[in-house]
Amino acid sequence: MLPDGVKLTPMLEQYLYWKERYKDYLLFFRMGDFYELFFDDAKEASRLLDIALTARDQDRSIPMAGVPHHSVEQYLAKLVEQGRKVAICEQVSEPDGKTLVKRQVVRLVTPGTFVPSDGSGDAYLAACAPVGEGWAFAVISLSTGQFEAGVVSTLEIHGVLSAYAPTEVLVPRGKIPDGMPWRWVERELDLFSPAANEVLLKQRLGLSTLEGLGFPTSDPALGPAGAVLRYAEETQFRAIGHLRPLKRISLGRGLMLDLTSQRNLDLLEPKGSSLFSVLNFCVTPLGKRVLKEWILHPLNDPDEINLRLDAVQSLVEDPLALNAIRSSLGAVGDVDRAVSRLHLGTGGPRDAGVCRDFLSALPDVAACAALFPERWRISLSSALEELKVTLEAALEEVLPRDLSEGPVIKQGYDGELDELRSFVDGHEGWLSAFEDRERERTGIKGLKVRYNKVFGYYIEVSKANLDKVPSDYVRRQTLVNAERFVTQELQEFEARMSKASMAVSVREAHVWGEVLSRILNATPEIQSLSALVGEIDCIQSLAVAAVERGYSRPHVDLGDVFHLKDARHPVVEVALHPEPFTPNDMYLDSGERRMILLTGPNMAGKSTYLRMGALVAIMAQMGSFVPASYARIGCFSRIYTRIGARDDLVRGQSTFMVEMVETAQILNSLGPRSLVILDEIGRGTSTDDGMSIAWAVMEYLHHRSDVGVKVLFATHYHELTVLADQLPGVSNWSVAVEETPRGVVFLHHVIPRPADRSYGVEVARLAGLPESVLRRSRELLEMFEGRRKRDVGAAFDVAPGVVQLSLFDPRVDGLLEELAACDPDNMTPLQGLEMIYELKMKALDILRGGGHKAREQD
Ligand SMILES: Nc1ncnc2c1ncn2[C@@H]1O[C@H](COP(=O)(O)OP(=O)(O)OP(=O)(O)O)[C@@H](O)[C@H]1O
Repeated sequence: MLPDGVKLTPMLEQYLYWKERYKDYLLFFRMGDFYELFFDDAKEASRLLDIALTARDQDRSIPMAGVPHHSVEQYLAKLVEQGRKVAICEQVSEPDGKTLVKRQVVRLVTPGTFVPSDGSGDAYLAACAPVGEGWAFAVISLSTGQFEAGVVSTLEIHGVLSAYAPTEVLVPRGKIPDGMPWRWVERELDLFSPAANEVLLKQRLGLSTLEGLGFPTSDPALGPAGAVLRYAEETQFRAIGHLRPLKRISLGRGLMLDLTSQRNLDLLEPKGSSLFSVLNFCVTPLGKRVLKEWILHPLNDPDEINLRLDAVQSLVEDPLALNAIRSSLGAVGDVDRAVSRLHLGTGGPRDAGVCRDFLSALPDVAACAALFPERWRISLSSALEELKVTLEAALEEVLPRDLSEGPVIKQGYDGELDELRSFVDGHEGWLSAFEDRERERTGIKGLKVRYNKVFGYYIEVSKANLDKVPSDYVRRQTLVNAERFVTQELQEFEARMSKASMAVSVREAHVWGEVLSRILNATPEIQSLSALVGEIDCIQSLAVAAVERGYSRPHVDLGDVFHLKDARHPVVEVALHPEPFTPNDMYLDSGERRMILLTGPNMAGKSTYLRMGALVAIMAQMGSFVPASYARIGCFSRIYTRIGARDDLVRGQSTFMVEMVETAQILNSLGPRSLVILDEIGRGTSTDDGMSIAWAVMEYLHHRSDVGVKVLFATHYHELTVLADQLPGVSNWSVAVEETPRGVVFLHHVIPRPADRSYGVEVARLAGLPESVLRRSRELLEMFEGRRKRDVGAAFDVAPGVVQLSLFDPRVDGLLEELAACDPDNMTPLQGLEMIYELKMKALDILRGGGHKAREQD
């Protein structure tokens, strides 16, 4: 609705026409050199972008805000970062000063499809749809053309999507799953049809069948794959020419890390103190992208991992080769993004230059990579070789972003263009001869012939010389100190010039178009080489990290053992430098030592130790050397983490709720070969509740030996150390402290025995709490500890030495006995059914914990 009093001009009508069609979008309406926004869009953009809010009319009834077209990309980036979508409405006819310029929406910018021009972050667009018991999903990155799809169980879909952290997720209308934090876009169900999308995908990928890619006919994954592709095409208003072949993602391949773990372990963030920052010695943006990918998606196949380790090792052992490879990569820019931008129509000559520099650098990179295993050998096909020669011959050394800011095509590449250019250049000579001639004819020494955009060519004469101006001079403009004139000869020259310059532009655009289409045609080949170069860069980065930081090669296998000697936390070690990091050992297997219960005072280094375990495993499985003197790693398939206490205020969840939701997710989705890291479970509630939950979680995990879970469990409830006596797979470890007359000293050294007490009050002393408060705390602590010891002892007195399940509830045994005693042969079907109902009710009762108290009181 328009605000009252707004007069509808044709331009506003045109604006409203497009706004009506793109209601959910901020409409960027091109007006000359600006994109303007009106009404509520203007108010919102002014707030989100911190730009001035003005008005289109004198009554100020039409709010307006605008951004210059040449810097629009940076404003778009800000808006998508804040979750907004933008429709770009361009002028599609030349302004003639008489009729209204035609305008049309030509591009939609959304969080999942935006490709920033500055090389920052790659966005993923995802789609998922329920199929049977599970979910089909797909992801696409418009920055790189990466395109993947698969089918997973309901429990796994969150984890799978987390690994990509998509900025937008498409889902059939009404099917948004509970508890997932993505930015959802609901779409009609038929857009997710595998059969219809299979046809689309075959057509776009240029294949007659998708089976070769691992997708049989009507594979459910094709539903979301088609949905993301369609959405990408709709937003770009064109086919996605740089799409890579669809890749099947199946779980079990690789080490899965969900979003919580990515964050808890500081894998990519915060900048400057993450695993990425510690390992990043990449020279190219391609390498950085691969490094991020390897960190987030480590492998779990020892052969694959060892192949990467072999490559890293070859460089660690050969510093000269390492240097050579780094300098050969120096000229490589972000060719993936350049190719994407050229395909999406947002690129220009500078992007073509990035492709040229990439191809030119390849022979050197290839020579350096010759010492790597076969997989990373580079060879240029003759077609690419030709393209390289063409680009080197055709493109200027330094290239503008836009063709109109030329020159783009080098002298000597195209005969016709050279001829037209020499004509223009020759005329410039004509201009200075004309100036000399006119000076002589008029006797005005200071006469100048100049050009500006508004008046074209003119002759400028100062006021003092006006009496010498000949009669054939026609006055065009009067300035304070001078006047400007034209002559017929000059006007004729101008007409010739503009024709010739136009001819140069047309020819240059034509030649550029040819060069561009050759790059576009070579896209698949460029992309597969860029993937290789990215990996080579990532490998050299891992080699530099290994050398600089003193890492060693891990032994990676499919065994049961996770054994580290003298291990360090890779990030804390760097942060502490030059202070030393105290190395520690760690040992886990899937038998008697499958759970480490780590106790110790606050600040002792428990969290650091736990995270260190996970990080070393991730590093090893991504193919990196590790910060330890020895590491044997039986590959993990999943790492789960529940670390630290934080509120999720946005979703209205308390610290404790977040903690329990994360714990529930872990317990409900445990898979084989898992490493579970639990730091301070139950911290966010009362001590009794917290300890009971922590206890029960430990027991539960202990019983899941079926899936080979290894657990690192840190707690400051040192009372839990008695669990090691009850559960054979649990071993007690603690972080040593030294008590000195002046208080505790943290040794950061992990030792294989339990902590004797929690030292919380001593830590409070270090923090500077007043002595009187500390004294009183000690008194109270003694009282509480005495009580708790009695209570915990009593908990075990209930059922000493009983089978493990009865630790949960002795009624389970009763249920089993009842079941064993029944005699189905002598029951009627109705009796049998009744009995099943009865057993079911009892089982439900036990699982829900109901009636427990009543029975105990009996
Ligand atoms: N092995 C180590 N060598 C040197 N310094 C360490 C080591 N481990 C931890 N630290 C230092 O001790 C600090 C506290 O460690 P951490 O947070 O792991 O303790 P915590 O026992 O988990 O504490 P809390 O129970 O309060 O969470 C770290 O920030 C780090 O600076």
